[in-house]
Amino acid sequence: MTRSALAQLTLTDFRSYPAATLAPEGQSVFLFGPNGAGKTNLLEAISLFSPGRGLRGSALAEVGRRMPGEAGGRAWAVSAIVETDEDPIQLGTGVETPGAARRLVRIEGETVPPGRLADHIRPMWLTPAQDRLFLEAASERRRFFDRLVFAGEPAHAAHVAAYEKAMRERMRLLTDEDGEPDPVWLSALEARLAESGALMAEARARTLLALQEEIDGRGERPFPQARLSLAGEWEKLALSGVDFADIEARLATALTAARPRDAAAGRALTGPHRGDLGVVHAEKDRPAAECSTGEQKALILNLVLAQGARLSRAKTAPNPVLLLDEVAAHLDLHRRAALADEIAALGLQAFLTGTDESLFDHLKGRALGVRVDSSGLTTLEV
Ligand SMILES: Nc1ncnc2c1ncn2[C@@H]1O[C@H](COP(=O)(O)OP(=O)(O)OP(=O)(O)O)[C@@H](O)[C@H]1O
Repeated sequence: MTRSALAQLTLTDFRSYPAATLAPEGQSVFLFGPNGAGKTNLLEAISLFSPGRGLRGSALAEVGRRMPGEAGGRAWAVSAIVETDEDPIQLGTGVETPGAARRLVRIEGETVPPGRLADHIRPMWLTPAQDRLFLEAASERRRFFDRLVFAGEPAHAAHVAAYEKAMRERMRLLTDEDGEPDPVWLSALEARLAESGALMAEARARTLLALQEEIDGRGERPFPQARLSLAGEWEKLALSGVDFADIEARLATALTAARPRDAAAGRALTGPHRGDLGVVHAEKDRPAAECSTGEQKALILNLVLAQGARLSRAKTAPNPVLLLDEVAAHLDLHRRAALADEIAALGLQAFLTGTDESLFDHLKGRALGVRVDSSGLTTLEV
């Protein structure tokens, strides 16, 4: 494993913080304090050290600090020092002008593509927004699962982005009212879709098999065991061992055949953007959607922990950083203790939030406690 952990986090004009510094020095951290104090804002800041919109999925303009009555957010910055086996690395992200369309990412002061962050830090998160994951549309589960895939295989993010871009362009052509679309252009887009789509399906299938193996291999734990499946046609091909070139060719053929149907529907009806993640509570033999709220949360947590465990053993990847927003409150005492033990046993760096300090009793002595309230961040004496 490549050792990496967050040593320091600094926020400037980010959400509710004019300026704040948190210094975990590589340890796990539990953040507690009243509603609205700014605990999730800190987790969100860390989540922005991955490509995309972070754990709230917010637009850039929303995260810059805004006083009541101010229309737009200010320019903002988040910086971090990551400890590694060698020298510490300085990461930064933010916007230099209010209303900027893109956030800049810097590593050691040099502007780089956001994908490069995965060389140094891999945030994974679980938030209250995922409480309804099994009751919502497939797109939410796909997004959640894709983030687990990214954490292990950062190239997956680029494949998903390339796929979505080509899919939008193809639909624009197919629904263009000014005459017949150019078939050469359509074929070129479909070739791009087939390539990135087959790569996506394969990465999802690889991750699913690895997660299932991890979950099965760690049997006796107080988190409900899960049986995982992928419902999409293309992922199923990948799971059944069909090779990449074959999936790519079949997807290209299916897309070409689907042109009239897709044009009439106004959306693409086949492809890995239609896939879904299935989760069954193994002991109860019940789909997750039929489980209790606490059981559903524990099932999702088990998936995130399984991916965290895999990545913490990976030889070439940086360690994952787990962001667990209001997770402890959903767990009974037994599972809270187990979560604390698991984080410690896996050597994972986790950031947890909750309103009450007592939710984190099991982490005391093993993680840094930080009170978040109107006077700012106060680190508990050990
Ligand atoms: N752009 C912004 N500028 C200034 N303040 C903001 C901005 N965005 C959010 N806030 C403020 O941040 C606070 C929310 O912080 P956060 O969600 O981190 O709270 P929390 O401690 O996690 O609370 P809870 O326990 O309720 O989940 C709110 O008071 C909100 O008004």
